Amino acid sequence: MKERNPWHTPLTIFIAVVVRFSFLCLNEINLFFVLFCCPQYGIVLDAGSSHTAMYIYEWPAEKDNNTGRVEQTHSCKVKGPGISSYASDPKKAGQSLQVCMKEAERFVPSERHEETPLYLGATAGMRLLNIENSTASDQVFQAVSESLQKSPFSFQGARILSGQEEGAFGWVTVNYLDDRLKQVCAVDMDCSGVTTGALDLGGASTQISFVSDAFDGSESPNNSVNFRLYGNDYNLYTHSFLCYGKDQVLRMALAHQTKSGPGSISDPCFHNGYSESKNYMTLYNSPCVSKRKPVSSPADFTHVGKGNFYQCQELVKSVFDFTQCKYTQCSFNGVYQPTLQGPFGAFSAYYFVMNFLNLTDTSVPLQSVKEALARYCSTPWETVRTLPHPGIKLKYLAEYCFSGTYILTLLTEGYNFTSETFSKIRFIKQVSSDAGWTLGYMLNLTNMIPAEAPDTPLLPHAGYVSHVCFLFVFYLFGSLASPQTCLLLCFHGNLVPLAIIFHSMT
Ligand SMILES: O=c1[nH]cnc2c1ncn2[C@@H]1O[C@H](COP(=O)(O)OP(=O)(O)O)[C@@H](O)[C@H]1O
Ligand SMILES: [Ca+2]
Repeated sequence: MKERNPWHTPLTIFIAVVVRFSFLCLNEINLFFVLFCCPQYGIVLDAGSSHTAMYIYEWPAEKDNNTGRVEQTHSCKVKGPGISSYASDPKKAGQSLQVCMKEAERFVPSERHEETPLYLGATAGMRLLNIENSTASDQVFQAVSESLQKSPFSFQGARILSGQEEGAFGWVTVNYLDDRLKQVCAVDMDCSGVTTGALDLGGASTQISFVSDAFDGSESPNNSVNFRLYGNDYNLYTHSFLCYGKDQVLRMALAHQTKSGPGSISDPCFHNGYSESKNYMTLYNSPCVSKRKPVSSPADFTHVGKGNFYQCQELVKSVFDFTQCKYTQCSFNGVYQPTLQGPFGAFSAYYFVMNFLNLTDTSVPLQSVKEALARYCSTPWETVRTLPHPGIKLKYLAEYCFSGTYILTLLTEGYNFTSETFSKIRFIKQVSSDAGWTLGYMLNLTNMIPAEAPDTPLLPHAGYVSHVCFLFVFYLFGSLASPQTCLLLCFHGNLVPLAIIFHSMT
């Protein structure tokens, strides 16, 4: 006769079942917390040529694959100019970040500070400073790094992004926000049609990035970036034009008008009645124009506006070189560009300017957009200046005619958008998070976008609740039925040590 197992008593079975339920509960509570509580954070500082902005991102702390949605929860604009403007006093560049960093300490829960990665990426302003004076650029980085190391976050370094990275991460952001990346693509199917191109206009550089059927990277490998995201391969065309941000193009346009060193210029890109004294040294103090400085000129010149869009357009065209192209086709300055494809999201200064001018509706024909801008440019400065524009700096106000003209000229003459393709552009500021390279940069550095599509989708809330209820009932009835079923259920769970306790019962 089989000897009775001494562990096989109602009390031990009861204890085992209770212990099993406790572990099950802990497991489920853990899953619950992972899904709905205790999010993770990441901080990115965008050190642009005109200013620095800090973005805080938040996402659910998910266990196995990083598929949780990343959202921007807070942003902070650093007071003062971009870090490249502190070349003569680098310490101040570090100090300038402190107010926003203190703000970050309040927005990220203190228990998460230590594990929150903090990145600083600098763009074209620092690229230009690095060309002009690499020692000064190093000193600025030293100062900002020292300042950020003092924060309680996990500082991961400050560096200059290449133009290619800036363009590519802007594209990742736009497509992540549009939810374009997770679309399932059959084997051998071309997924390029389903992504959105990215147009980023900064103060010192501008980027264009898109996926095109006509582009395989062979004609111009420098413009090619390959991604594998969620199981899809993307061959991205991207180019960054240094000096073609709107502030540097304004310098180039002024340099064009002042090349003979006159005491006064009559500028079609500024409103009639506008008149300001400007300094030659300040104007030519940038590698984008420094070589063109007139040999003899007075210290200052008077910048007078005459408000003529069509003449302004001609002036702006003079900053582009359309004479050389060694490829099958080019945008400008001899840079290869494949045929435009797909919808485009235009952000940063594209949005600020077109939004101010009330020209973000691209279903309006391009010709009408130009006519509206021509009317705006011919408005006298006195009228523009005195109209109520709450919170808009006078400097921006004076420049919107120029900036709008530059945007339309860059898009149509530079990138070859036609009346038809212009309607495929969306001017965007935000789609739950700000459009810009920062989100894409952080997604990449935290490995948040897997190369392969996740096997199982994240349980939605309703799915999670029904999962817990089902398991509870299943375990309860199963365990009551027999100790053997209870053992099986232990193996089904992930608690092997508990299964060992049951071993002696069988
Ligand atoms: O409210 C606004 N109106 C017009 N332009 C703006 C406004 N806010 C920012 N900008 C412009 O957007 C551009 C942002 O460029 P950023 O500082 O990112 O330079 P980068 O990307 O070339 O390094 C600058 O030209 C800045 O003047
Ligand atoms: Ca920028």
